Amino acid sequence: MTSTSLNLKNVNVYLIGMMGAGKSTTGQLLAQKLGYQLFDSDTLITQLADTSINQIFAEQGEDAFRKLETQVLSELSAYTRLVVATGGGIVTQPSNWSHLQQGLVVWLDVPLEHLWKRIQVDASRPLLQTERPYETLEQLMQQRRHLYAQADVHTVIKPDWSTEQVADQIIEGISKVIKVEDT
Ligand SMILES: Nc1ncnc2c1ncn2[C@@H]1O[C@H](COP(=O)(O)OP(=O)(O)O)[C@@H](O)[C@H]1O
Ligand SMILES: O=C(O)C1=C[C@@H](OP(=O)(O)O)[C@@H](O)[C@H](O)C1
Repeated sequence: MTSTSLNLKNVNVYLIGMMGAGKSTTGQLLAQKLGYQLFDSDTLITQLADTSINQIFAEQGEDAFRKLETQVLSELSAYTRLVVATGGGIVTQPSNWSHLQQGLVVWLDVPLEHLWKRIQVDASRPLLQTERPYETLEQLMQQRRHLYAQADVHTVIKPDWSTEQVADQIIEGISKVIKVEDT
């Protein structure tokens, strides 16, 4: 399926969801399928700050990170035809929603156990540097679920789905929302 058959009207697609949900990985393929460009907000933040996400959290704290995240999102929202793989916490800042809602927001909803398996492969995420990282992940998910639920499209991801299947499910979800808007 291409952008012409989807008639996305050039709006940006914002992928939201917990860390490890596959926003960056799926975003790449989704962008290709839509004929869009992919941007990863974490990558842009590291370029802007000229240091790693972990260093920003360690040296400047989470608040400073959130300000950079909002700045990057605000700059991206001036463009069109982007898939934006956001950071898991972007939904926590109410002011970010004014940018997100200019586009289509897609929630990649991955069950906790499955998220945990993926995250353990790369244990570097700063918010999980706690004594009980699984419990921290669970708490973050509980705190954020109602925020992710504000998305236009909710894609519940089965553990055995390939990136291709996830991207196709997102496109199917978007096509339903667009049809509803057109009627
Ligand atoms: N559909 C998938 N099937 C299996 N592994 C996946 C899938 N999507 C992402 N992953 C893996 O999960 C991890 C987290 O993915 P990533 O795209 O970095 O998540 P996010 O950007 O949401 O934090 C990576 O190791 C990635 O290879
Ligand atoms: O959930 C969060 O608050 C965060 C998620 C991370 O992005 P990913 O969702 O891409 O891992 C990154 O922005 C930072 O570590 C904070």
